[in-house]
Amino acid sequence: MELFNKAKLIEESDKGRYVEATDILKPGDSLFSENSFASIPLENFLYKKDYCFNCCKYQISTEQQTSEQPKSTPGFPFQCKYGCNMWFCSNECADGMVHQLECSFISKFVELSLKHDCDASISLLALRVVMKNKVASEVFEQTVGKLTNQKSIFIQNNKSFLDKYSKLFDQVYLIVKSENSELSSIFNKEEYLEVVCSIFVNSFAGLSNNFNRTPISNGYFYKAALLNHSCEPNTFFSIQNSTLEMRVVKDINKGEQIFDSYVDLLLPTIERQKILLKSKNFVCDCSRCTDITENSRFVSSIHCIFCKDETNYISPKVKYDDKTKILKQVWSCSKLTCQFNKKNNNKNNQEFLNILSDVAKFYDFINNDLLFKEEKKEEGEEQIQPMVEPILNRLVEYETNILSKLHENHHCWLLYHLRLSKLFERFSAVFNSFDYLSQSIQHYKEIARIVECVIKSPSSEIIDSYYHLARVNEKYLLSLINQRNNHIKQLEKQKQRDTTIDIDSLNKDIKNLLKFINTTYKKAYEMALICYGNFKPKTLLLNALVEKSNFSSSN
Ligand SMILES: C[S@@+](CC[C@H](N)C(=O)[O-])C[C@H]1O[C@@H](n2cnc3c(N)ncnc32)[C@H](O)[C@@H]1O
Repeated sequence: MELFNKAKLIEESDKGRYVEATDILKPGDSLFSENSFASIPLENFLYKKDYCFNCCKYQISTEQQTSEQPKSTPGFPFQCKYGCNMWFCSNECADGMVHQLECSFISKFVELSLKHDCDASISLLALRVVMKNKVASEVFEQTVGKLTNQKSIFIQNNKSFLDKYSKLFDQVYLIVKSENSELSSIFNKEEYLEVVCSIFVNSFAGLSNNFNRTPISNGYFYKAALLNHSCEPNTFFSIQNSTLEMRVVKDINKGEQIFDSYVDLLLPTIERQKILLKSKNFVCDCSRCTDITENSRFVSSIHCIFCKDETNYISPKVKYDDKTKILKQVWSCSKLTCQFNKKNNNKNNQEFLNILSDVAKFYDFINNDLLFKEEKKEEGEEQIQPMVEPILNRLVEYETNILSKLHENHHCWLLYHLRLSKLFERFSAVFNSFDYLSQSIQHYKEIARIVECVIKSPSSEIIDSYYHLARVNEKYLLSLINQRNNHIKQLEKQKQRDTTIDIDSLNKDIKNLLKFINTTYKKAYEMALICYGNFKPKTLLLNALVEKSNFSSSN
């Protein structure tokens, strides 16, 4: 039987395996849908009552999907009766043969993963794959067993990663052997480590269905793992529970290679390359990675320090040194005749080096500053009040001293807008402030602009950024309506009928805003139709929001 509809798997001695279209494919076409060989919730969700430990289904109400503050849910009713304390969505998931085999190892793998700095969800997924291979060896051999595991390359390039899992296995094995010698003969270290490597190279993260894009599960899929990566992908995958669907997002001609993306496409080239090299063992040479402006994205570009012209940027080309196994950046100005390109400025120009060091400091600030940490979410006015002024002052400082020197699409700008959109939204709720809400909207607008510039084809990032932009504008709309209603009440009290101009202009603002909300939800919905198809929760929800805002704007 054919593996794919309208595509075929090709194997060449120099290029390895890849998938090619056998027909014309259009955005929105579903390439395939498949169940995972095995899936597991990510570390943070392992013992949670509302995440099924077997199929990764999670309980989330429609209410929660629209709200940014998840409410508590009752959780799944089935807890493991064999001893591991994990939660399951059904009896079928709780009582499966594979779980019975893995159950007594689970707590040991979790505890020792922590000790050996291993990812508990990878170590448990490997355990599950090994156990499933015992009960479904034929399926294993015909599918995921055929995937590349690249263990020898990991030994060569990233041995410390393999050593951690090797030590973890040794310790679990010793404990198990002392408790029950028969169990220890079920699997061996070689087999376990090969599966760990294969999971590293081939597994796919599933994201939550709400608009926070939280990674929640890790799945091991066969067909999807046959696709190569590009930072200009022509497909998009989404995972619901343990099912993955691969959909076309760009026109694909017959004979063209089909690519998905293994990394966060909002990251600059050097960051994407580092991840691909470390976890997938290759250097990406797609058109985005090899062009210094990243095909006009400018995610790493800084204003040229020599050119008078504001439109010239210094951008990096990422190069891989085969001998040292290190990725480095070589910078040049987009204007060929610029002085920056003539001298040895990459190493010696202090102004340029200071900008690079400021950018590094900014990343550090954004990633580590307590002001942005999630724990601060619950605080009320008294706690936030003293924080507002210093936060704003610091941000103005960063904006003038660092960010103003970078292209408006620079990754630092994106992080800046992401943090500030949420921060101002929180301030606006705590202080009931119109001004903070409108500042928050400006940052959400910039996020949507950058995300659309950087990921040029339909993607969950664009869908979600439009959704958030429309959502905060809905909040603003409510405030405007309240303002108008209060105005009307006051006017009626004072019986002043001649000052209706104010109300007219408010009504006009309300109408325009409604139109904007409607078109923004519509854009998100149209992209969701391509990425998720008709019947996925996100598409259905966006459709409902479009209809609601359409109805309101026509009234
Ligand atoms: C999920 S597999 C993809 C299928 C793989 N080509 C195979 O033969 O099984 C991932 C591996 O494929 C190779 N690969 C994927 N995309 C690549 C690309 N753009 N350039 C070079 N190698 C790539 C890398 O070796 C990577 O570790």
